[in-house]
Amino acid sequence: MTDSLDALEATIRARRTGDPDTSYVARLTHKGRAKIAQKVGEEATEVVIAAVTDDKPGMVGEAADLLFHLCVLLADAGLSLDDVRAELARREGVSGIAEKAARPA
Ligand SMILES: N=c1c2ncn([C@@H]3O[C@H](COP(=O)(O)OP(=O)(O)OP(=O)(O)O)[C@@H](O)[C@H]3O)c2ncn1[C@@H]1O[C@H](COP(=O)(O)O)[C@@H](O)[C@H]1O
Repeated sequence: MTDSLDALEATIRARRTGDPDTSYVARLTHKGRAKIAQKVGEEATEVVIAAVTDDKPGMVGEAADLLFHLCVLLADAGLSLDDVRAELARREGVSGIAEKAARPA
């Protein structure tokens, strides 16, 4: 089943090499990895600001911006949402508390 993130990922892959005059994905990709990563950081900060001010509609909008820019960054690195899903599946059932306690000193 294709969800909205899968559809977004497919669109981003298709637009990466598009026309920077008409495609934001192409324009941002053209600016390079560092600029894409900077946008992810900015959008994450905006999620944090919305969260601490309890701006729920803002959180939804900023979270969408963050996920979108994260997908652009993953695509630029040749990574996919399935790579992230696989890592989350690997962690499934492993408590974060137990995992941290088992880390080498
Ligand atoms: N989901 C999004 C999406 N979310 C946010 N944005 C854009 O992300 C940009 C973020 O705005 P900012 O002001 O933070 O960034 P900026 O204008 O680059 O400013 P600077 O940081 O460079 O100064 C805006 O232009 C938003 O419109 C998105 N642009 C595209 N998509 C999806 O990607 C698809 C392909 O888009 P295009 O590549 O533009 O065809 C679209 O159909 C959508 O599904």
